[in-house]
Amino acid sequence: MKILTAKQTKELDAYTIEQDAISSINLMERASVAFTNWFLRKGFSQNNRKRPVFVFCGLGNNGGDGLAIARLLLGNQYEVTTCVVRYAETTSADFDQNYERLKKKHPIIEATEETHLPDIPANAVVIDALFGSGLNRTIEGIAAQAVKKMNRSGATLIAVDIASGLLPDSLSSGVIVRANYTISFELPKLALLLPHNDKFVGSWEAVSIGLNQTFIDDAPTSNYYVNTAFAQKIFKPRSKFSHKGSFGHALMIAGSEGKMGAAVMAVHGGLRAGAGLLTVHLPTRGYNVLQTALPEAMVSLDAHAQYVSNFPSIDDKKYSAIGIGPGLGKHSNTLRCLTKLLEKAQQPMVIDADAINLIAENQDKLLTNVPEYSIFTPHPKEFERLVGRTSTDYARLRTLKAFCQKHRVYVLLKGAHSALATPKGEVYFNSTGNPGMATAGTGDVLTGIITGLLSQRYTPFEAAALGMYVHGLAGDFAAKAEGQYSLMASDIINYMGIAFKTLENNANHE
Ligand SMILES: NC(=O)C1=CN([C@@H]2O[C@H](COP(=O)(O)OP(=O)(O)OC[C@H]3O[C@@H](n4cnc5c(N)ncnc54)[C@H](OP(=O)(O)O)[C@@H]3O)[C@@H](O)[C@H]2O)[C@@H](O)CC1
Ligand SMILES: [K+]
Repeated sequence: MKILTAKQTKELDAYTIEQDAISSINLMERASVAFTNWFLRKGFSQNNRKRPVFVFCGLGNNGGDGLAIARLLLGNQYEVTTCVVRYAETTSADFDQNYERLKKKHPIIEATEETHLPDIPANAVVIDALFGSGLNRTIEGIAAQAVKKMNRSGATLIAVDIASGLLPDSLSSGVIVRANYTISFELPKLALLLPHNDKFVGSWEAVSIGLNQTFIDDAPTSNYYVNTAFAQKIFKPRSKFSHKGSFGHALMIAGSEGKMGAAVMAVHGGLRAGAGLLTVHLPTRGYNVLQTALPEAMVSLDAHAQYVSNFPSIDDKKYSAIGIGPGLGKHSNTLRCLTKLLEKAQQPMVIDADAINLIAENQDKLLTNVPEYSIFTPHPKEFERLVGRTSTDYARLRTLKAFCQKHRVYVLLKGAHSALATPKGEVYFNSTGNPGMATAGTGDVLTGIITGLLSQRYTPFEAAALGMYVHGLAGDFAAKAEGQYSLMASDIINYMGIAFKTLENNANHE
């Protein structure tokens, strides 16, 4: 799914009106119906009674949506209070039409100063329709006072299209509605996916309003959202004529004294992702634990007991994928080993954890030898070690894209919406996953999954994107069954089968 800019969305809006024989006011009605349907599905009742609804409207089309939504909710027997916040003189044409339609059946509060703003009880549901994608500067005056009043109310806040004050695709400042829910029209907006905006976005959904698909397909963008349909396209169901040789042979180099569990997690992830064969290379002291935990894996033992100091021959292209990093440690001999491996390796590798840290600490020597199209899987701290500190989410995105373009690698930056950047400078945001997954070992599992997929001849992009999606989906299934609180990395592994099965089932239906 594409993520478009506010400017492109405006063009898309106009194109749809022109090409699809729909008037602007009817498109606004479609958007308002889509929002209201979502609202009605949620219900928002308390003790079997509908909660009071307060709608705050601006003067443009976002405000117009608010007025239409107020009318639709009145029709559904909600008790609605509507307030138009008069921060300027001019109004949009579709705002005017919806204003007239609502005014016929319902009093509208006009707020030009703070005392006009209605008091909001804490059990209310507030619909924020002050500003949408047309916001282009900091909110001030009466509109700012309305935002502050909404934020102070303790009520449930729902943003129409986007929280007022939040710019759709650049850094925001000033007062911003702290929405509990955001209902974005048609496509997600970049701002919804960035960690620092979490408190303004809440949980969000994109609802379709039937905007022109041809325009969307042709629109240039470098930002994408990896949803189910996207993962589905990448996923390759197995043929009945396949055998274990068809799914490649992965090599995982991992583990050090005290961190052998990370190797176990990574190997387990790789096997569950369907690697035909998987050899783990680890220090001798990890042998018993690995073979006891995972008899399905083959083991290549290091020359050293406590850390990795060498690696098996990769000359004959025996391994269809190589992953390195989980629990690796940073011993000087491990560094020497990694240096040699990078010199020798001819194929894209999956590089995680201490392998990233070692590369970050020795960039001049190591970075140029990383094979093209390799996949780094850092968490934000590891990424910072690699590229330095950035002050905002937008600056971090720019740095992420530039790093991938410069070094011709993929970077999967882990987080709430993990971001996979490509050598072309594109970013793919993940749709799956939950806060319960921010716990020990989940990253090792992800590295294993991606290595396992890479070994089966998925391209590096496909392996990283599908791996990221499936990892999050398995985590979501685990959280649904067991809750987020005590979720562990091994729960993710346990639900990987179900996660793949959902992709498989859907693929069979197509
Ligand atoms: N996309 C679609 O297909 C559909 C979109 N729809 C809806 O339309 C919404 C976009 O509407 P919109 O373009 O009228 O802009 P909106 O956000 O209402 O702002 C109004 C005006 O306020 C101004 N302004 C800006 N910042 C300001 C500030 N800080 N303080 C004061 N004024 C400020 C600025 O005008 P300016 O003053 O710059 O001339 C701006 O034009 C969109 O979010 C969605 O809800 C659906 O109805 C149908 C399908
Ligand atoms: K809004």
